[in-house]
Amino acid sequence: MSTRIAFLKGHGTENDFVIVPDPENALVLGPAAVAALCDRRAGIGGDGVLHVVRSAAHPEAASMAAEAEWFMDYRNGDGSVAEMCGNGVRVFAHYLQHAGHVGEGDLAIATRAGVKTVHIAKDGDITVGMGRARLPEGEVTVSVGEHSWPARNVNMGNPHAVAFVDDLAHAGDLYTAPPVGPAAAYPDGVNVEFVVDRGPRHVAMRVHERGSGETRSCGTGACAVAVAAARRDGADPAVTGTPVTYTVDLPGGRLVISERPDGEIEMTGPAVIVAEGEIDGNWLENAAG
Ligand SMILES: N[C@@H](CCC[C@H](N)C(=O)O)C(=O)O
Repeated sequence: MSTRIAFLKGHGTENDFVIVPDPENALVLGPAAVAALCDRRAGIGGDGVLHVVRSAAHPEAASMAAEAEWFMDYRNGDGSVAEMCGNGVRVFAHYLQHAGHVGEGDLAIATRAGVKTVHIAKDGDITVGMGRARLPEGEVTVSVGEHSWPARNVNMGNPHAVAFVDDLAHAGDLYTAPPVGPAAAYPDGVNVEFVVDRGPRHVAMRVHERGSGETRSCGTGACAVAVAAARRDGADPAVTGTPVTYTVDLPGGRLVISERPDGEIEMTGPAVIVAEGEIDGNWLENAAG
């Protein structure tokens, strides 16, 4: 008889994930298996996989085990590994609560971008301490068709290029990754954000994610956008000494991003579990080749 592998499906502002609980890291989840799970026609469907592993059981996270019991082994929908996923951390925390591993309040989650502090509020909203943004020097340019824009290089543990545009429709269908130059600025690829203003400290964005294509939301992308908007608006909290908060609207919902004077960024938004079930182990083995 075929083995059955437990899974859940969840999303954070419609950035959707296949959640695979595997506390002892017993599963072999290679790139082809991840891509098969994320396939929206032949698999379960998702922008990525949240592989839920005890930090102590994963070689990339064992050094964080004393600080954070659980490691978010995040993979993009094409099977590639990414350093960090902001919406993923909220959904991961929500899963831990759903499974009875943690309660409301504070917890720490290990990621490839370090340990993230998370607060699960009574109303279900989840706030993640996303760490500090890095702003590498140098001009970058984003292009789509005949349009091209200067963009801000922002690193939130993973790489982003943030372009302020007149109209989100100018980003086109985003079926393919928009060219970003110079290539040397992003040796490992890049997530690209297109941003318009909606009001004072209120923006809207679309995103093309490395390894997943256009998604309905990107948490690290929203943080990168808030930082880029604050610098553009002359609102650097390190200079003014007061936190700066931006509301970021995405196709899949709203995130609130605050940057404190010490540079620490907090992201608040929802997380939802929509289903749970079992994967046919034979199917996954065959699909993964
Ligand atoms: N959707 C995520 C980001 C996932 C990783 C990204 N595609 C990358 O390759 O860096 C988020 O919510 O931050």
